[in-house]
Amino acid sequence: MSEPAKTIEGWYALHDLRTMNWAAWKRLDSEERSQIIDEFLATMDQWQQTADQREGSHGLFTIVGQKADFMIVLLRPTMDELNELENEFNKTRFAEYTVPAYSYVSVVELSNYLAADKDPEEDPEIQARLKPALPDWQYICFYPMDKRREGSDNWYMLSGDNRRELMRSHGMIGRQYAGKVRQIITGSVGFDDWEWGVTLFAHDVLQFKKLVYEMRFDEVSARYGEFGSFYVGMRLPAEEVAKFLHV
Ligand code: VOV
Repeated sequence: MSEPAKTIEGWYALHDLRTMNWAAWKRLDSEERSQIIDEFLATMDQWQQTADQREGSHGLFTIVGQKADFMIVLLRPTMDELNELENEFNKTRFAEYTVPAYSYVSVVELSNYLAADKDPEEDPEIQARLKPALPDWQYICFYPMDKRREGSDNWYMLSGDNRRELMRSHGMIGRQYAGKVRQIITGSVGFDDWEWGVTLFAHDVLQFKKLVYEMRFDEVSARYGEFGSFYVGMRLPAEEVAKFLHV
């Protein structure tokens, strides 16, 4: 058996993708719509209070294309809190006008492929990566992925040294995108249908394509990467929610 990589985990993540039922939303009178918007903004305000206390992070994004209209990303120290927030949101009147499109449950994960022998509990940089404040960069890209387990292309049968070498090359490509693309890798083995969630942030949406394309030529992705659906979109700050929902 090859030695499993050691992982350390941080905050739990829920990616909640919804489609708007615009027809039903339009049937409301404008006063009712604005009450519902205020109620949703109050919910976002609570999320913000948690973020201000560094006890979680969240983001709201509009999604381009027909897969969804918006995505809520929530990070919390426990999965229980995520479930509570999800249930709370589902009970709001706003949620009645949304249709679930996709969701993803995972936990922020760092592996020891490239790690020095730092104590993760003591290292502020590692702590910040395990409990990340979502960057307020304009664009987001989210997709789930697996490492292949097929015939001779089985990631999980490779030796630790072999995997470490491949991950080094992966990290080198990623590093060239410093300042352009930020990544949050969340592990989801045992939690959801794929093994990882990949959440990327950029100032320029084109950098997602550049990075993901470049990685396709790198062995970790070329030989071992399998990918789910891609969701791309942009930040929807609280100040712009009313405009987004204006009909
Ligand atoms: C934005 C750039 C970027 C950078 C700098 C970067 C670096 C790194 C490092 C240093 C490490 C290993 C240590 C750790 O931190 O865990 C990883 C780990 C990982 N990555 Fe990565 N990755 C990036 C970006 C990046 C992308 C765009 C993807 C998607 C792949 C693609 O083809 O679409 C990805 C995937 C992953 C995964 C699934 C893992 C976990 C693999 C495992 O088997 O455990 N990643 N990654």
